[in-house]
Amino acid sequence: MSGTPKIRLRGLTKRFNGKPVLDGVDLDVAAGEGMVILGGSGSGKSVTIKCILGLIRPDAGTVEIDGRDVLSMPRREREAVNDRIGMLFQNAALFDSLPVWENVCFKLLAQKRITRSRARDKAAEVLAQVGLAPSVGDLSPAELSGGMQKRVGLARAIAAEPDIIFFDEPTTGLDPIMGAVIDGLIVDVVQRLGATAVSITHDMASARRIGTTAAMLHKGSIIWTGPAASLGETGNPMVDQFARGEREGPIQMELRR
Ligand SMILES: Nc1ncnc2c1ncn2[C@@H]1O[C@H](COP(=O)(O)OP(=O)(O)OP(=O)(O)O)[C@@H](O)[C@H]1O
Repeated sequence: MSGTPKIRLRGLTKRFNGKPVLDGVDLDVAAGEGMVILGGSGSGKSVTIKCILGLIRPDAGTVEIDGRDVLSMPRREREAVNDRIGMLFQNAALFDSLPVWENVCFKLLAQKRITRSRARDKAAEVLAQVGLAPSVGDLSPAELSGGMQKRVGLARAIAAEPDIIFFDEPTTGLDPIMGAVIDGLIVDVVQRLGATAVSITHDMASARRIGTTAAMLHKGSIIWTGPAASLGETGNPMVDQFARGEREGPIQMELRR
């Protein structure tokens, strides 16, 4: 990797109740890369992302964003870093009490970076980027289908034009066609912003579509990184078993022990 990575994790360690979840995670994400983190349920994918976002403090290790150690930063500086980060949550996590347009511009409004009337226009602009009509802005999230909620969640993730975006299982709960549509939108918006994307997914078709690079988390560390397009044919028996969803293989054998 040439130049400073956008995100650099070194020796990230986290235990919960004495049980190691992260046990020395090393990972570099280059600027503009689409990194997909794979791993079994409970392998620590969300904990890794939460450590990067500052929602969980690791027991040891470093998190650098643009070459700066974000764990030792004063709170204000850390908040400024987080202002450059967008997040699409698994269940879209929209506020039902607010119309769609306020959801989309929630962060900009909360930080008083935009007036309410400008926010309505901004929301319409961003909704258009995810294929939604301006009239959707006046609906309540409860009135939307799952696919539309994901689009609104995506619009909210990009409204502040972040340079890093996290996607937590973006296609979970969607039919395969809608999943492909959301993936296509993700690729479009990430490219338009020139952003760095980090995604968690169990959906291998989605991983190949939205990822340029994939990393597999297993037993607390990254055991493989490589091109997302090679998933299933990486030559690493654990990664290939996982990507192909095969019952038999080295991972199953470890679980039986
Ligand atoms: N705040 C917490 N307190 C205690 N244990 C936690 C906490 N957060 C996560 N864990 C534990 O850490 C482990 C990893 O959780 P994590 O949510 O990162 O898994 P994951 O890889 O994202 O799984 P999934 O694919 O099922 O979402 C789990 O055993 C979980 O119970």
